[in-house]
Amino acid sequence: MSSHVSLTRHLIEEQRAGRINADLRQLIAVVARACTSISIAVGKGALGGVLGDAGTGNVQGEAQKKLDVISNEILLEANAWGGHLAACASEEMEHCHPIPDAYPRGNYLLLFDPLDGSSNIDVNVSVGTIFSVLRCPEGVAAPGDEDFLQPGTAQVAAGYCIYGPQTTLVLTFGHGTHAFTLDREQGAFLLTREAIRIPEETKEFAINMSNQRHWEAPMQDYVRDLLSGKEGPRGKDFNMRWVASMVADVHRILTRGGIFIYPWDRKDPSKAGKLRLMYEANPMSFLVEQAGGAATNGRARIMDIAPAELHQRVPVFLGSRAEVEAATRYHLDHDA
Ligand SMILES: O=P(O)(O)OC[C@H]1O[C@](O)(COP(=O)(O)O)[C@@H](O)[C@@H]1O
Ligand SMILES: [Mg+2]
Ligand SMILES: [Mg+2]
Repeated sequence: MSSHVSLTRHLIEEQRAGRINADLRQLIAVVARACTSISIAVGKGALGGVLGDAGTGNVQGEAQKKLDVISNEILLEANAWGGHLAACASEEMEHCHPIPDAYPRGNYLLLFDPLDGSSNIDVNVSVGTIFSVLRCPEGVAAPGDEDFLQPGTAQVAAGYCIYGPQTTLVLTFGHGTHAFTLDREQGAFLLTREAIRIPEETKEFAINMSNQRHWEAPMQDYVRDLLSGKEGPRGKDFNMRWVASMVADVHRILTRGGIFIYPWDRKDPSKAGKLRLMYEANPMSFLVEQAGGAATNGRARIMDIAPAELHQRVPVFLGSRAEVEAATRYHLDHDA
């Protein structure tokens, strides 16, 4: 018998403490079950015939992997019957998907990136599911995309599930960030890290350096100063990591600190950034802030951004508080 508290028990305790209601508890339990199914599908790899391209594209013009499509279907199917949702929205669907009239409908909106880090699927490197929960605005019977356009501060829950050497679900309801590891024999998520704290300072940064020539001036200055190490203005040597799965990079930061950056760049100036605000940046920002870290778009807090579109993109700077503040300062000083 494990001494770890199960996710089920943790959710019941959160409800008893008045921090969540029964609907939100059951919604998260459904999402966790869907993540367990996705973890099984990911784990089958070549044996399950799930690797490779689906041969289709999503609304962002990105080629979909088979597992992007499978994960999206698992999440949709699991949540259709839950009775706690009014609608879902996903990276893989152009518009939101209201719960059909024939099914029980609830008061929450769920957004997800069903499989983050798709480029890593076929090479057996960690990928994950990212999700965000909002309230459906009052009086809305059939939600549309516009009902999802709420700032990150309106999130009632956020989390991700990373499918790596371990499958780990990381969750917040706005009262700290907690991690639950999947016990594969029991099929249950067990609490393995409570009230995670990200170290305030760091010597590790995560960025795709191949884009350097496309960055704006303050980004160039900031990274140049990191790379100049002990002899430079920052006075310390920095190490670098880049998994190219946001879930894996953020998981490392929640484990030992660091800064993750996906800045705006000139490759496609019409795009505000690469990462999506509603189902990547906002949920990760909520988790990171709840662990004592910070998240900005280089200039302002991500969770304060008023979204204009479901698939809106945003530059992302998140992680150890002092380092995110330093990177943000380079941009603000440059603007001034
Ligand atoms: O290949 P790049 O440009 O370094 O991008 C890596 C980034 O793209 C993403 O894979 C985007 O996520 P998707 O796989 O969900 O499209 C992030 O996880 C990651 O941080
Ligand atoms: Mg993603
Ligand atoms: Mg994805």
